[in-house]
Amino acid sequence: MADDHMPQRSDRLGLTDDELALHRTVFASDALKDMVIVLSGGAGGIGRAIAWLFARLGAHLVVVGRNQGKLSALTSNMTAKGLQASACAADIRDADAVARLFDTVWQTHGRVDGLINSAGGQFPQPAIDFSVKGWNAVIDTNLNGTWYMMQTAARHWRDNKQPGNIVNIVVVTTHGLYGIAHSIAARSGVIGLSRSVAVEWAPLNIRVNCVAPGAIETEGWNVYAPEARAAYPRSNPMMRAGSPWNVAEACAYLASPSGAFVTGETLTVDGGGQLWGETWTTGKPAYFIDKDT
Ligand SMILES: CCCCCCCCC/C=C/C(=O)SCCNC(=O)CCNC(=O)[C@H](O)C(C)(C)COP(=O)(O)OP(=O)(O)OC[C@H]1O[C@@H](n2cnc3c(N)ncnc32)[C@H](O)[C@@H]1OP(=O)(O)O
Ligand SMILES: NC(=O)C1=CN([C@@H]2O[C@H](COP(=O)(O)OP(=O)(O)OC[C@H]3O[C@@H](n4cnc5c(N)ncnc54)[C@H](OP(=O)(O)O)[C@@H]3O)[C@@H](O)[C@H]2O)C=CC1
Repeated sequence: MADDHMPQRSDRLGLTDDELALHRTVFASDALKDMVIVLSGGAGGIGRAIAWLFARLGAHLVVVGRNQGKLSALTSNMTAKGLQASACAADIRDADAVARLFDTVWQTHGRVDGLINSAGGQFPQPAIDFSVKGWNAVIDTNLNGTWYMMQTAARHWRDNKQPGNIVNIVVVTTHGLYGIAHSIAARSGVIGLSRSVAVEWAPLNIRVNCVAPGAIETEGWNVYAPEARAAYPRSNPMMRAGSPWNVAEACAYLASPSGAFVTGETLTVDGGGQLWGETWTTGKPAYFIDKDT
């Protein structure tokens, strides 16, 4: 089977629910049977791919985001296909709302087996121009919000003597992504946190990993200028954007028994972008443009 390719379209970004309902997968249809998975950012471009894949593998998906309408539209489409999904609106930056979210899920299902943190984002701006409010908005969303979700999930697993599994979606922090330094700082924090608690929480039978996507075409790209977006597919040696499905299957690998001996790891899904290529979300400064080539 050839690698999948994103259909070339100019009118929209990412994959539709109809496409996600049918997308081929290498995973067995019962790989996540009866697992209850909490998925933040579940109605986003990458989140929806994770939601569909995981539900098609037998899990019940609890999708989380701030916009109830987007969540309900997704879960209606999923349940119409016979899949198990429910929606819970919450702002991950609100620690009390996160606590209520997990209380509700445990009361409803009596268990949670996995947490995928896909909620996140940033705006492109040269770091020298960040306002205090802008900096805090990105750190609060991507570092603090992710941490509230991780810690709350872990406390329930500890208190219920249940094993657990966390996958945090981050960005590539090591090379090649510029104009979003606030997000690189926040995601580096999440990667460090994950490595640290992977050890602290191993005695609780909780695994903690990250997935670092490269350029993955989703509607999240709409916050970037058209010229920046046009360059993203050329930011890696494969010279194309990845699909949300590539990220979803990486998450399935880590969240299912296939990842049973993997913890504290960051799995990079970027077409080799961390080795070759660069992404300037704010446009490449003239200083770096070699006029002789
Ligand atoms: C090798 C690897 C290859 C890798 C190649 C990868 C390429 C792609 C890179 C990554 C892609 C993705 O992640 S795409 C998917 C992610 N999705 C997104 O990023 C979209 C979501 N973004 C957001 O929602 C926002 O940016 C975020 C700040 C995070 C949260 O929003 P909030 O609603 O809390 O915040 P807002 O109220 O909008 O804004 C709060 C303040 O933030 C500042 N602010 C917000 N937007 C701003 C803007 N455009 N320019 C300046 N400042 C801004 C202002 O100070 C705002 O205050 P006021 O002045 O008072 O308003
Ligand atoms: N697409 C790409 O190229 C890349 C993406 N990533 C990262 O992957 C993750 C998913 O990206 P993608 O799906 O493309 O982005 P989207 O913007 O499509 O989805 C992000 C989702 O996060 C939710 N969200 C944002 N803030 C909050 C909050 N405070 N509380 C709860 N939910 C929130 C949003 O839902 P709502 O608005 O309803 O709250 C939205 O559905 C993000 O962390 C992103 O930065 C990393 C590298 C590359």
